[in-house]
Amino acid sequence: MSAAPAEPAVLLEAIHATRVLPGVVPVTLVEDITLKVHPGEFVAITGPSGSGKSSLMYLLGLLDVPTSGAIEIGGVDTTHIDEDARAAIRLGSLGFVFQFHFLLPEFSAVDNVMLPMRALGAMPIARCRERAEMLLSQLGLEPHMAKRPDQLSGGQRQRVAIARAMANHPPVILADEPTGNLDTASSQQVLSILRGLVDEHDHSVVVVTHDMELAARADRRIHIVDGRIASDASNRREAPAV
Ligand SMILES: Nc1ncnc2c1ncn2[C@@H]1O[C@H](COP(=O)(O)OP(=O)(O)OP(=O)(O)O)[C@@H](O)[C@H]1O
Repeated sequence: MSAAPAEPAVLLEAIHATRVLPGVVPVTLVEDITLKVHPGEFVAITGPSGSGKSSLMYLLGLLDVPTSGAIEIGGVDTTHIDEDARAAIRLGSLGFVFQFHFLLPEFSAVDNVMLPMRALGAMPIARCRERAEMLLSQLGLEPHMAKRPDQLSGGQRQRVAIARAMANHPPVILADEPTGNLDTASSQQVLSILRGLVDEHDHSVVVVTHDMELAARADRRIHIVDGRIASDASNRREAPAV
């Protein structure tokens, strides 16, 4: 007798997650969000402005905590743990790319990419530097490693931010409008790199975007309306049965 196929592993999961900002008039940012991100998935989160996409990203990235429901990373509930424990999970399991790169202005590209590795403290500094240089080279930034962010173009800065997100080889990389601030050519390049993170580098990627081309290149698209999931559908065409 053959066993039932195993459920694919889940890297990141929101379970009925709701976030309400308290106040005289409470504001519901997202409501009853349930989703799973599996290994090797590229998920796009789309929706109108103000629908709650960034709020959801903050919850998935453990930068905010749901008022009810839970966020699990690798099967571990992150909702009822202290901030230090959440920060440790963030550092080891998640990488972040934002619309505005948030690189440290006084640090070179290579020093910026080394930061998460040095914070994790798992490797000697020389190995951190070696890995940072390797990641920057892979992203076509070999000639720019010693430059500070203000000496780089927008697209180059975003590639440094992607290298930094990859630094600790987190299973999941979260990107919030990563092409929002870029010209078409740089957007295309960042889009291809994000796709490559999934296809060639073994990361799962969740990206908030208004960019329909980016959303179309994802494996799956989750559409948010008024803080709730309106649809969650695969972009992949199933192979026809033979
Ligand atoms: N600190 C806050 N106080 C009050 N309302 C807030 C706060 N933060 C977010 N909101 C509201 O919550 C809703 C969701 O915001 P969010 O930034 O998550 O939307 P979004 O889909 O990412 O928008 P955009 O595409 O414009 O970036 C919006 O209506 C926003 O005005």
